[in-house]
Amino acid sequence: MSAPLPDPRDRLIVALDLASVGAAESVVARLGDTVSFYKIGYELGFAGGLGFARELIGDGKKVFIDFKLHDIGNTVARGVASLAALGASFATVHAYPQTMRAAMEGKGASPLRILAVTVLTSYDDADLDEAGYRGDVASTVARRVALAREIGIDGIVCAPTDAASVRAALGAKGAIVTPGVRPDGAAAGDQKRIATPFAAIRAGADHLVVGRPIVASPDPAAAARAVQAEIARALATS
Ligand SMILES: O=C(O)c1cc(=O)[nH]c(=O)n1[C@@H]1O[C@H](COP(=O)(O)O)[C@@H](O)[C@H]1O
Repeated sequence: MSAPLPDPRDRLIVALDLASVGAAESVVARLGDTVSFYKIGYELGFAGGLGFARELIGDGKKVFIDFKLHDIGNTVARGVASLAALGASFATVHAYPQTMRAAMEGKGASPLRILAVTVLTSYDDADLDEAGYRGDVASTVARRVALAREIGIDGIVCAPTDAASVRAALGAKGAIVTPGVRPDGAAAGDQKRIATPFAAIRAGADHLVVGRPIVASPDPAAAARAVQAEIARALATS
């Protein structure tokens, strides 16, 4: 059976990569009802962001905690249990078998969905080679998705340029979440494997993670609405 389709508004996840809770509160206030799903990673998480996550959840928003866990199984399972108790909707782990198994065990019966990060969107073949991996990006992503599927992971984080092959390998069950999304003309920054919101959805992504093109925009709400309009256009032509 395939996973239920996400609510259209939940397809855009805004990465609150900001240095303080005050800065995050101000962006969230400007985005208002436009955005329903937020991601909190290292920068905000290590600056009081977990308390802010609780507030967002209390206000009816969905929260993705992105700490990309990778440690011994016991530590991962217990960390994930704490994220489940927080009420997070998504959490990331690196796509190593012990780590993925521990995370799936740690979430217990909670609705938290565990996403396995395959190969970071800032990596290309040369970066993997430099880090000592034998395979290129495509073969490493394929291997990790196969392992994740075997373990029964809830979802995959991958580049939008990998989404079509990931969907084919993952099957219909399992969410595909793609960062590395750049509207036409937006600066890539440190991202190497990117696509537009339209292309990412057409390639099979369920959720798009967008940070700087929205939070660093002079008008974050207009930037978010533009991404949502592209998502809607891509869904209408799928
Ligand atoms: O797990 C993630 O969300 C993630 C995985 C990945 O491969 N690449 C990636 O960029 N991300 C996150 O997605 C967000 C992208 O932000 P922008 O590049 O500003 O849109 C950041 O918060 C990253 O931490």
